[in-house]
Amino acid sequence: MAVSAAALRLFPSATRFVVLCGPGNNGGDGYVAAAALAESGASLAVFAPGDVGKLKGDAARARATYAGEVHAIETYEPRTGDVVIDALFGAGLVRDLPKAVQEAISRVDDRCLPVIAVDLPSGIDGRSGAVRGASFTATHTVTFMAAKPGHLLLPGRTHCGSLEVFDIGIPDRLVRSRAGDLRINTPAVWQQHARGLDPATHKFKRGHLVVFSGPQTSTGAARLSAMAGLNAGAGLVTLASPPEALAANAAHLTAVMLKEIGKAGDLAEWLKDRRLGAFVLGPGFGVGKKAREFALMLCGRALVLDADAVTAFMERRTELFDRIAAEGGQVVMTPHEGEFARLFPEIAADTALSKIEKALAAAKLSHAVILYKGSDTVVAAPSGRAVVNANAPPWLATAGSGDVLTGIIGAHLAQGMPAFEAAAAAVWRHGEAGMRAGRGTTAETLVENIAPLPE
Ligand SMILES: NC(=O)C1=CN([C@@H]2O[C@H](COP(=O)(O)OP(=O)(O)OC[C@H]3O[C@@H](n4cnc5c(N)ncnc54)[C@H](O)[C@@H]3O)[C@@H](O)[C@H]2O)[C@@H](O)CC1
Ligand SMILES: Nc1ncnc2c1ncn2[C@@H]1O[C@H](COP(=O)(O)OP(=O)(O)O)[C@@H](O)[C@H]1O
Ligand SMILES: [K+]
Repeated sequence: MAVSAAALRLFPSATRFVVLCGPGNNGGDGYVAAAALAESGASLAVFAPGDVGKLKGDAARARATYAGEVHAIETYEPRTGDVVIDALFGAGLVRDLPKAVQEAISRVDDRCLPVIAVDLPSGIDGRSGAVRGASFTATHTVTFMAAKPGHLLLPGRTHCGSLEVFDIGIPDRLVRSRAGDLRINTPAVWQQHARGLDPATHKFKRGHLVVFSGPQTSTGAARLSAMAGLNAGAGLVTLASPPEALAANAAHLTAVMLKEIGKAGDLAEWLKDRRLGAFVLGPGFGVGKKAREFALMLCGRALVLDADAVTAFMERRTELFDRIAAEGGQVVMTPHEGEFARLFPEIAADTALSKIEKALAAAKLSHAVILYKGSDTVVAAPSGRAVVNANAPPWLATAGSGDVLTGIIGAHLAQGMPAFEAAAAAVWRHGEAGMRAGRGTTAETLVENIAPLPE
């Protein structure tokens, strides 16, 4: 009923609704939608692959509700004015689409006909978002009870069009038990950790964030993180700079403080100050021994390892992972696809795993919260919790945007948020900042558009 209502609402001037019904319950949904459309008086045709007489159970019962004829899918000739309702395969898809279905998709694509997908565009794997052989690209998708990973993960998301989640009455406790520890990244996931400001607060209570600067010619990335950290709500931010970069940094900083930290010895001394609440290491820092030394010294604190600090452990990851496990700090790592493949090559190469499963495997192995970036960013914790983000506009793909994200995570950690919530909330705020900043955004305008944490 929801599918037929969407079809009539979205395409009131369709000359014909073409319902394509598959061999299982997704096809069953299609027959029910076809019966409803027929009752509404719409012009209609139904096509199916294989032998409709072989339908079983619910799907056979659903077939019986539609009184009209069912034609072989091979005979479907798309016409201008057709609106296709794709009820071929949904949650039960287990291998590449059959040839007759792939050919029908290609005929519909050639005519650029609008498609409404039932549950998932046929061909999209609901668990991973992968395309199995071919897939419809829908204008609108009607799914039931909850969005599935394949609606959010790439490339699935780009095939769904607008997504409608329709409540068909399955009790929430059952939906939740199936979802396990996986959620869409919304404020509900982390809001209880986003406390409002106490009138009696002071800057140290709001958290002191430290960002490490790179050498003289690569200081900008760390400054972006530092500015983002301050705008995101850290009470104080200090840029820790090697001596040769002090002048370059000083020339560009006002509210952010500057401290000379050259060697590991300087850092060890400074770390005695327990008010230093959180640390960001990596943006523009340089890949090498110093990055590893500093990272290992910080594993017991609240720490974001980004960019160069992730790459620096490419061939020595065990040292890092063991230290994180031993020291038990709040550690977040923020790899993009390239960095992820450098640190977790065997996980990245496993094509059977979805992006969510990859992030979870990496979190387990590293004992850190993994924020696996992209337009479908996944945040995963060693405990098995994960969120998929869905509010990031594509113009976040701009140089320095990741450095801004890192700074926001740092601010959350400095304020005492646990690593998983700090990372998830930061990804969400980064997406919101991108929306506020608009299409032409640069990393600088992104920083200016970080809105207060919703309370
Ligand atoms: N409680 C439920 O299970 C509900 C299911 N519903 C619908 O039922 C769908 C799932 O139904 P099914 O589990 O029957 O699965 P599908 O209808 O998605 O697939 C049907 C069957 O096709 C076969 N198949 C899978 N991949 C194939 C391929 N590449 N080539 C040829 N055959 C293939 C499999 O045996 C599979 O069971 C959902 O997507 C949704 O549309 C909804 O009606 C809501 C309630
Ligand atoms: N197409 C996209 N849609 C939405 N967000 C994106 C897209 N591409 C990249 N991003 C986001 O932009 C940021 C880029 O970070 P990163 O790759 O580290 O770049 P940089 O090193 O230049 O800062 C990440 O948060 C990533 O999730
Ligand atoms: K479908």
